[in-house]
Amino acid sequence: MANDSIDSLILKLHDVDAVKFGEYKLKSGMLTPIYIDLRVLVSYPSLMNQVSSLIYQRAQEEELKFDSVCGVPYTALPLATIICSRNELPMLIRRKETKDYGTKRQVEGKVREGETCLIIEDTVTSGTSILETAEVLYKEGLKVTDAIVLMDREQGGVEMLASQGIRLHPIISMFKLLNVLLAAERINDQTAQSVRKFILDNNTFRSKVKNGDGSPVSKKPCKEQSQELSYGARAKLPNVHPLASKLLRIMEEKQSNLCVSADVTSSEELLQLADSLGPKICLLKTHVDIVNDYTPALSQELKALAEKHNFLIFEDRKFADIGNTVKHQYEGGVYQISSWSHIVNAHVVPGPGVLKGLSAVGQPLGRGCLLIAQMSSQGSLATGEYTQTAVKQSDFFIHMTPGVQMQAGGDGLGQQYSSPEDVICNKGSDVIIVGRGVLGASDRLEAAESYRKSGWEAYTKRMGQTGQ
Ligand SMILES: O=c1ccn([C@@H]2O[C@H](COP(=O)(O)O)[C@@H](O)[C@H]2O)c(=O)[nH]1
Repeated sequence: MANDSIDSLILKLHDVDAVKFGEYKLKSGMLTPIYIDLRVLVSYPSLMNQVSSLIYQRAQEEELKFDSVCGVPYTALPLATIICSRNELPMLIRRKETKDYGTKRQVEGKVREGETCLIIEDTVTSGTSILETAEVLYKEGLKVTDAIVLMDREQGGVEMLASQGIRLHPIISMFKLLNVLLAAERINDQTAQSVRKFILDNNTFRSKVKNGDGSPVSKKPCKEQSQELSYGARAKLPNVHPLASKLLRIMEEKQSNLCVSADVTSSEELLQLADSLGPKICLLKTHVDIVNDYTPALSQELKALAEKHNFLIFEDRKFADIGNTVKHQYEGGVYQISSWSHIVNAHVVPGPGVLKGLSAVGQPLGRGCLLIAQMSSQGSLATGEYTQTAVKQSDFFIHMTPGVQMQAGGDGLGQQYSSPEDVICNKGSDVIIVGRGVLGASDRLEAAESYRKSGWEAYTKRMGQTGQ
C-alpha cells in the first residue's frame, strides 16, 4: 500500500473533521484527547470509495482467504457493502438488535457453516466491537481468522484480538496519523506529544506494556478486568495453534498455570524434579546447557515424563541470531532441541529472519515459539516500542512471565520478582514461571502446590469467579 496514498487519506480525514482534537469520551467511558469519527464518511462518496479500495487492497496484499465479508455495525456496514458489491463478494450483515418476530436471526445473508468471514471495522480501540461481531458469527458456525480496520488507535486492539485468535490488519495507526498531521502542520508538537502519551499510558490490553520505569501502564484490580475467555474456551477458538490449544487444555484440566523453571545442573535432579512436580505443572522450563552430564537419553526421558504427567517442555534457549544459524542451533548440535522441546523462545532483535529460521525446523514438527517482549531483569532494554513490536509480531498469545516469587524483591544479580497475583491479575499473564521459589524450598512438592494454587486462584479471580 503506497505511503503517499495513506498520507493523503489522513489529511482528507482531517479536512472532513473525522479526526478531532479536544476532550472526548470513548465507548468505555475513558476520556481521550483525540477522537476518530468515521461516521461522517458516508457524506463524502469519493472518500468512501478510497477507503473501501484501501481495505480490499489490504485483504489482497495479505493474501487473506475468506468466503464472505461482514462490517461491524454501523459505520463499517456501508464500507463492507461497497467492497462486496464492487468485487462481487458475498456479504453478511450482523444485526445489533435481534428481531422479536419472523426469523429472529442475528446474521442476515446466506450463512454456510464452516466458511470463513472477514470482518471490516472503521476504528479499533480495545478490539471488543470486533470480538462481539466475531462471537455472533461463531454462533452461526462461521470462522473468523482476520479483520481489517481503517484506523487503529494502538491501544491494545491488535494484541487483544490476537489473544482470541483473530489477526487484525490496520491501515492507519495512531502514531502514523500524528506524524502526518504534524508534518503538514495541522497540529503542533505539544498536541502530538500529549496524544502519544495518552495512547502509551492507556493500553487496554491487560496492562501488557510497561512504562519506562517498569510499572504497568494501567493497573486494574482483578475484579475490574474485562470479561475474557477461559483457558478452556481459548483452546477451542478457531485458528489457534494446535500446541497453544494443547497447552490451554492442559492448564484447564490440571487447574495449573504453573511452569517450573528446572534450573538444575545434573540429569538425575532434573528427571527427579520432572517426575515429582509433573502432576502440579503445565510446563517444565529447562536450560539444557547448564546440565553438566547431558546425554541424549536425558531429553528422551524428559519427553516420557512429559507424557506421563501431561505437561509440555519449554527449552528457554532465547535464540537471537540470523535465520540460518538459529536453524542449526535448533535442530542440530549436541542438544537437538527441536526433537524434544515443545516450545522454545526467541528475541526479536535480529528481525523476522530468526522466526523464519525457527519455523523452518519447528513448524513441520508442530512446535511453538514464544517471542520475548520484556525481561524480568533490572535495566532490561526490552521496553516501550521494542516491547510493542514483539507483541505485534506474535500470532496467538499465551503470555508467560518469569521472575515470580510469593514475595516481591530481587536476587542481588538483577532478577526482579513479582507475586503470582500481580503477574496473573495486573500484568495479565497466562502462565507464571517459578524457579528458585520452588527449587529453594525445603519441600519442593509443597512449594510447587502452593504456587499452583496461588496462580490458579489469581486466574479464577481474574475471570470474575469466586475461587475453586
Ligand atoms: O526475563 C526473563 C527471562 C527468563 N528468565 C528465566 O526464568 C527463570 C527464573 O528463575 P527464578 O529462579 O525464578 O529467578 C530462569 O530460568 C531465567 O533464566 C527470567 O528470569 N527472566
